[in-house]
Amino acid sequence: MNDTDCVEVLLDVPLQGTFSYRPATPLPVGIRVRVNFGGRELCGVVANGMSRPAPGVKLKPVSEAYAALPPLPESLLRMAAFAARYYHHPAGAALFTALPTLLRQPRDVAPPDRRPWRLTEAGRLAPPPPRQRARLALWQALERAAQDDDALRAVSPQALRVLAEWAGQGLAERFDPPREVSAAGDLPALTGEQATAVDSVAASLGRYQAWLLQGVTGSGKTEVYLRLIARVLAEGRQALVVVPEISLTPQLIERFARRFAGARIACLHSHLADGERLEAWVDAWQGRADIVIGTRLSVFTPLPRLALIVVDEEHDASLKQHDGLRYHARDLAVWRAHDAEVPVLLGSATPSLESVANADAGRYRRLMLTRRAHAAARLPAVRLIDTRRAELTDGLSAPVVDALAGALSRRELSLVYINRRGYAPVLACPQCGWTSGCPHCSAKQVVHLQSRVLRCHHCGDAEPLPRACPDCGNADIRPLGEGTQRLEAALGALLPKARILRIDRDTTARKDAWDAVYRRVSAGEVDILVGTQMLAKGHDFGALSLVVALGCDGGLYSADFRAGERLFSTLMQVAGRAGRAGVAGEVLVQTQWPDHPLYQALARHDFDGYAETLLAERREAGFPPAAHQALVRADAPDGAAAAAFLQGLLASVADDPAVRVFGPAPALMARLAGRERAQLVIECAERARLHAWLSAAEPVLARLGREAGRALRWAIDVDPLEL
Ligand SMILES: Nc1ncnc2c1ncn2[C@@H]1O[C@H](COP(=O)(O)OP(=O)(O)OP(=O)(O)O)[C@@H](O)[C@H]1O
Ligand SMILES: [Zn+2]
Repeated sequence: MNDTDCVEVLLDVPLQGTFSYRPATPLPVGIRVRVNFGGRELCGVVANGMSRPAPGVKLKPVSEAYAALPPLPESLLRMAAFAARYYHHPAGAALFTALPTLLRQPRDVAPPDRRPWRLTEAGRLAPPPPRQRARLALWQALERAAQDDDALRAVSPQALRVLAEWAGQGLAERFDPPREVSAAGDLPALTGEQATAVDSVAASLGRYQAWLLQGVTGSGKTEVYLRLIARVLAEGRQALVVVPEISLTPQLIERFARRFAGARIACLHSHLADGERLEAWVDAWQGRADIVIGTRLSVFTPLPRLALIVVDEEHDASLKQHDGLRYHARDLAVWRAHDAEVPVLLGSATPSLESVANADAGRYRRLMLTRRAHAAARLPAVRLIDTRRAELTDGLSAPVVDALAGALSRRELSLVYINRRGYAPVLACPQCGWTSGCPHCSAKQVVHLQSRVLRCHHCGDAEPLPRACPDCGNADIRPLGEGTQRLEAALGALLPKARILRIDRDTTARKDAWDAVYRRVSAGEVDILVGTQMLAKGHDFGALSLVVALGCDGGLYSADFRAGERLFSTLMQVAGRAGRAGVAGEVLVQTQWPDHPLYQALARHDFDGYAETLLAERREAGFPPAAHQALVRADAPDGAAAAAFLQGLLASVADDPAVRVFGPAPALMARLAGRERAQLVIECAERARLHAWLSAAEPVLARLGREAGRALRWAIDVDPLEL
């Protein structure tokens, strides 16, 4: 090797491009290295082959090349490079987002090797002499059958040292035992629609095709995934299943594990310990895992034998990352499927308007499940309760209380949905008009009665519940409106016999909380579930017959143009929890606007009709998916600084008549955790021109950002979901 050769290294730094270093020996693409950058030792990844630096340039050496794991696969580097380009994020930072935490750090790591040991041919022919009793016992154990570390340590405490020695001499080795992967249990006979869906997607295995599986709640979408994955596993290939919520993974994993006895399922989400996550990731990468199930970050998991990608609940906003690399796991899944030449199946009862538009345009192919899978199950009847005419007790109307009492007397499970946790959304003084505003955010502090605090749900700041109005001293201050805690208390008072279980972020913070919920529900220990939209997501509570939705009207007239879409989809999903098994279901919605088209469509279970209405509105207004959108966000303690920064950007980027730029204007949440937030909204009918504008903006942003100093933070958000 010529000592003037160099490699390009990707680093986890907020700077564009790669950095050149001089390696001691030639290095393969994808290998992790340690390098010195600005006086710090950082982990880097070699981005491309050896090249020649410009003459006269002095390069730092690569400090160390890590060898405990093979180089990262090129498919992963390609995907990270695409994400960096598409989301206008530094390439190194994008790649490091895709890696498990332990692989981002400057040290050589590999997960423990848990594969079993066996004797090689040579090993079988070379039994240790009888006087080496421990060695002979080990040899005999392995002669009988392959063994894992624990079993061998039980034979001799020295086992692993001896085996390492034998491995060095070619007498023993670790190996991947062959797996018998077969679908187990009694499989339900597929409905005609399910069978069509399975056959259609199966026919596309081996090439790229995006499928939108639009199936009403309880129509058996998961069964479709399972049948397809069975085919993939039968061919010795791998499947990736992306779900929006950690709370959904245990239920799903259990269902998959029951179906595919013998298959290795790797589970990936952000609640795993670093070591666990590395192990699952490497298992998938090394082809040892057959199925990967995980939240959005799992979309990056390397899979050498990938044959199918499933994105469940593809409409869910938590598939999009809201900081750093602001990627959407669904969109990256589609890109990845294309790159790997495999089909991708996007499933939802209420697809995003983006996916509906893609299906309408023929980019995705649509599969419909219009009926519930259980022969006896029907979609629930929806009743709209006009709260302008009803008297409310703690936010509950008489028909709602009656319906809950009826379900209770029939021993049926009910669900009460309200999308606010805490006791009441605000504390107010009726005398002087004071309300519990958060000092750091443009939001109210929420009353939490049990912990006796006012807490901001945006910045987390809390203070003790005041006994009197801080402004006028009035002792008669009141919680206004209802949250889950208040409903729990009110229902307890109205229906003293009911066993009530509250489910919100406060009650499910513990890791095993969802397990307990399912245990109690299936043991028949719960009559009424009270909770937030957590309850809406894909859960199957079996015998649930009544769903009540409260406090939804805010979504009808919000400044966020997606609020209506989100409300409609949440209500369809919550309503879909009812009547899934044999019991007939009913849904009661309390509203001041019973004639609103959204509620009318809900009552008809008419997703397609209302989606068409919303799409027409978006076309009219030029909003996504009818146009492409990006934000440049800036925040600083001082609002004027954030606005001036964005103004500076506008002044330096050339106008494109096809690109509309709005702002600088305050974000919907104008103040968060003591920082003022401003943004530019950039819209264009052509994606390429939007990206050209952003590409031109990037270097300007980098320069202005340096000039503005540390107090100012900025970010580009492509296809933003929050304004
Ligand atoms: N072909 C079938 N015959 C009988 N029962 C079925 C069939 N397919 C699925 N089921 C059952 O129907 C119920 C709903 O199925 P599943 O959970 O797959 O629906 P889903 O479409 O994913 O629902 P959601 O979108 O509401 O979460 C489950 O209990 C499942 O076991
Ligand atoms: Zn706050």
